[in-house]
Amino acid sequence: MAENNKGEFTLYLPSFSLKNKVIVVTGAGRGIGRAIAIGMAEAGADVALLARTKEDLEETACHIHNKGRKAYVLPTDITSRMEITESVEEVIKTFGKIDILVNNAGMNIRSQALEVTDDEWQKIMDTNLKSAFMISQEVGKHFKEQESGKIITIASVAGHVALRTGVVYAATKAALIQMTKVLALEWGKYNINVNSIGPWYFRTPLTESLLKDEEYVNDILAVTPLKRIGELPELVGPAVFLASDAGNYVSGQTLFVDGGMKIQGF
Ligand SMILES: NC(=O)C1=CN([C@@H]2O[C@H](COP(=O)(O)OP(=O)(O)OC[C@H]3O[C@@H](n4cnc5c(N)ncnc54)[C@H](O)[C@@H]3O)[C@@H](O)[C@H]2O)C=CC1
Ligand SMILES: C[C@H](O)[C@@H]1OC(=O)[C@H](O)[C@@H]1O
Repeated sequence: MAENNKGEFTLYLPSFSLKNKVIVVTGAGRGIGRAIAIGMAEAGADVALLARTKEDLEETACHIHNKGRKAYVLPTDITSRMEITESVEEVIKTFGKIDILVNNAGMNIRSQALEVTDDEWQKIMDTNLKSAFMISQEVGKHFKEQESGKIITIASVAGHVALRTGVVYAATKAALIQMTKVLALEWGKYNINVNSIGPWYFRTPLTESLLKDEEYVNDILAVTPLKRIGELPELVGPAVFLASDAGNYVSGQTLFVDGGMKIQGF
C-alpha cells in the first residue's frame, strides 16, 4: 500500500503477488499440494516441493518450470524429524530463505471408531498432525531469526463439524486448527502469520474413490449450499490471498473453503 506524506493511502489495494517469495509445500506430489504449489508459482513464487515420491514431485516441478519459476524437488518423509530438518536446511542453503510454509500433506483411514487400530491411530496422527508441528518448528526457527514468515496449514471442515470420514482424521484436523491459533499467539511478536484453510470435498487421489459414488456425491451436495464439489483453483485462490501481502493482518484464522457447508443447518 502506498502512503503520501500526510499519512493518507494513495493506494488501497495490497499486492496479491508472491513475486520472489520462497515457499515450501508439503505433499506437493499430487492433489491439493500440487495445485497450491503451481498456483503460488503462477503468482510469482519459487517453490520447494516436499513429498515421498520423487516422480510425483518432478511432475509438479515440470509444471512450475513451465511457468518460468524455480522448483526444488526434495523427497521427504515428513513424519521424520531428521528428513524434515535436512530438507529445511537444504531449502535455506539453496534459496537463502523461506518466506511461506504450506502444511498440506495428510492422509485418512476411514475406520469406524470401534475398529480403529493402534497402528492406524499412530499413522494418521504422525502424518497429519505431528509432521505439521515438527516442520512448523523447524521453519519457525528460521522465521523467528528473519522476523517474518507465514504458515498456512490445510486442515478440513472435518476439524470443525462431525463427518462420517473417520474420528482420528477429524481429531487431527481439529488439533491443527487449534495449533494454528496457539502458534499465531506465540509467534505474532516475530511478525509470523499462522493460518489454516478448511476445505470441504475437492477431487484428488485422496477422495477419488468416494467421489465416484453417485449416492455419496448426492449426500455431499445435499449439505452444500453451493450445490457443487469445489474445483482446485478455488482452493488455491484463498491460499494465495493468505500468503500474499493482502493477507498480512490475518492470523490465527481458519478460512473454510467449503461451498457454505460448514453453516448448513436445517
Ligand atoms: N481432497 C479433499 O477433499 C480434502 C483434503 N483435505 C486435506 O488436504 C490435504 C491434501 O489432501 P489431498 O491432496 O486430497 O490428498 P492426496 O492423497 O491427493 O495427496 C496427499 C499428499 O501428501 C503426501 N504425503 C502423505 N504422507 C506423507 C508423508 N509421510 N511424507 C510426505 N508426504 C506425504 C502424499 O505423497 C501426497 O502428495 C490433506 O491434508 C487432506 O487431509 C482436507 C479436506 C478435503
Ligand atoms: C472433507 C474431508 O476432509 C474429506 O473426507 C474424506 O474422507 C477425505 O479424507 C477428505 O479429507
